[in-house]
Amino acid sequence: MSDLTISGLDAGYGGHPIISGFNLPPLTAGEVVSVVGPNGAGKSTLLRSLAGLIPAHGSIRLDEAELTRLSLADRAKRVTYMPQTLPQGVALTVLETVVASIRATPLRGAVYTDAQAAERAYEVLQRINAEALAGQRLDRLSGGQKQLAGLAQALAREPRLLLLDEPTSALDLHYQLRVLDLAREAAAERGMTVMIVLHDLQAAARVSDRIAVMAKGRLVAFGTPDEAITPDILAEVYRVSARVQRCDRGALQVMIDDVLTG
Ligand SMILES: Nc1ncnc2c1ncn2[C@@H]1O[C@H](COP(=O)(O)OP(=O)(O)OP(=O)(O)O)[C@@H](O)[C@H]1O
Repeated sequence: MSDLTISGLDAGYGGHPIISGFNLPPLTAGEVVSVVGPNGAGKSTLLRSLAGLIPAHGSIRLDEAELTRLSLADRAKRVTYMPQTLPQGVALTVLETVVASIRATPLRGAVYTDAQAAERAYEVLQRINAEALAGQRLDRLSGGQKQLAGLAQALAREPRLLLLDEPTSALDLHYQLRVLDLAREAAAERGMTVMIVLHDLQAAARVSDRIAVMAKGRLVAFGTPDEAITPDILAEVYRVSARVQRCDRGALQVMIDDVLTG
């Protein structure tokens, strides 16, 4: 059974197309897919269009539902988008924002007492080693701490499709790896499909079952990390001369030799 299928997707801003006729082979529940590509390739636009945050035409099928035909409220029950930057000026504690996320999750949120929702929110924070942030105000956190809080809010909703837009850009090395490992765990244990925009190709290879490489609003390559991250594709998309190899522990490594000019 195919769980997420995107076909003929057009999306853009103010009538100006950024993505057009975009197709992605079917993704299955439990799968982690990274979306990589140069600045301005349309990665965030793709995620925003899947989340219903910008107008889009075409087909986005998630399980049996055609997302483009659902109301935003029904779509939000299935899809959660974590943006690159969280809203400013939220004077709530991190725990309160995670509780609000749980409350906004139908089925589960509605049946919890206040104490149960707070307990569940604390568990989610513990899961990402961020329980120390529980009592801190969101608007007083560092950039990386805000990202962790945003991730906790997103995980707490337990969506079918979780869209993470550069979720590790402000995180230190430990939390980058931790957050990506958590995304994998969440996908496997809860049967979510997770799409993550990343710039770090080695991190993308580590976390992903498959990688989508985008450039200029198009899908340039899609496949396992070994299929999608090749010297030819890196030269075409990023204009760099690179070597790609597996280290003796199996991790994919990308070595950049030169920037291609001309
Ligand atoms: N709100 C907006 N209004 C108008 N154009 C936009 C808007 N957001 C993005 N764009 C344009 O859409 C194109 C794709 O942007 P997008 O943010 O999707 O790229 P990206 O691949 O996520 O880039 P980056 O890696 O730099 O975050 C760019 O040309 C950008 O200028």
